[in-house]
Amino acid sequence: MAEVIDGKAVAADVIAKVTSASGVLAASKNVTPGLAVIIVGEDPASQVYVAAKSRTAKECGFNSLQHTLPADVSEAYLMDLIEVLNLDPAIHGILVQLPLPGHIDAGKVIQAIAPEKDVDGFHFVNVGKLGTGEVDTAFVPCTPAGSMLLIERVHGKDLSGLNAVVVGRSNIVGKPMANLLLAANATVTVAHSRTKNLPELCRGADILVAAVGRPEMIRGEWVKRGTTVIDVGINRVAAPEKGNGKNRLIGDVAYAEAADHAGAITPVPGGVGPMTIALLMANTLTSAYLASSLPRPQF
Ligand SMILES: Nc1nc2c(c(=O)[nH]1)N[C@@H](CN(C=O)c1ccc(C(=O)N[C@@H](CCC(=O)O)C(=O)O)cc1)CN2
Repeated sequence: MAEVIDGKAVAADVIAKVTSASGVLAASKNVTPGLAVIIVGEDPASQVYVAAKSRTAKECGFNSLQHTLPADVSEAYLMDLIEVLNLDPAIHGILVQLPLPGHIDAGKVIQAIAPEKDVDGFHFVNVGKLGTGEVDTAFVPCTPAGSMLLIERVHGKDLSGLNAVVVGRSNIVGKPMANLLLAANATVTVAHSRTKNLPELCRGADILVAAVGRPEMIRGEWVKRGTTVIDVGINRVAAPEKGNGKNRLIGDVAYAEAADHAGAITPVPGGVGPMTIALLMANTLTSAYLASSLPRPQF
């Protein structure tokens, strides 16, 4: 049976380090990290995530400002707000919760954020740094950065000689994840919906990252004995056993089957999800350190 990788515990560890480093910044430079979170509309899952971000930011000793905008807000209004936040020296991190309503061009909005405040790591400057191996000077997207810390707990920092398969090629997870694994010397394959012989490909993985957004798509027999399985999927499905209208979260991996084969596996919930929030705090703190001419803290 696989070791269960406790994302909640590792996230708590990161948050404790961020809180302590935030105290050092306040004492030495009289600076409080400022995080601005923008949410557009009333998507229930986004509301849960944004509330968790604001709550955790406060726990870390940050100033947390939430901008809640109506679903029909204009793109121009959002762009103006980002410009104001870009110019505000008390704000070190700006985050626009995704997804955005269809009438807003998310790409354009993300590129309007100043790269040095882009704590989501989605701006072309940060994407380019990561893609060219400049990991130490980039803001790295929070979910893949958190997943790497979980992988590090199992394999250490150097993944030389290990085959990693990333299933999914999104800009938020799949592509940055592949770049991080490459930067750690893994041999990386990125698979997606058009990939042939996916089960066979997955069976070659020492590290298997599932980020497809399809509930339980990765089956137990796709997992080689001893593989480390990182499940990034968060899928809400009906749970009639819990009562009428209730639901539950499941990953992109069929957990019980995969746990029989894997060496280590992340659960859903309680695996990668909490790491996303923790790494957002780490990125915001890093931004505040850099703005105060201090070296990047390490996590
Ligand atoms: N601007 C961004 N938008 C979105 C991102 C992102 O990184 N930046 N990622 C996702 C959602 N997300 C953060 O925003 C996120 C998802 C899940 C969790 C989490 O802690 N999940 C828990 C379960 C929580 C629940 O009950 O729903 C877990 O897996 O244990 C945190 C953040 C899309 N948008």
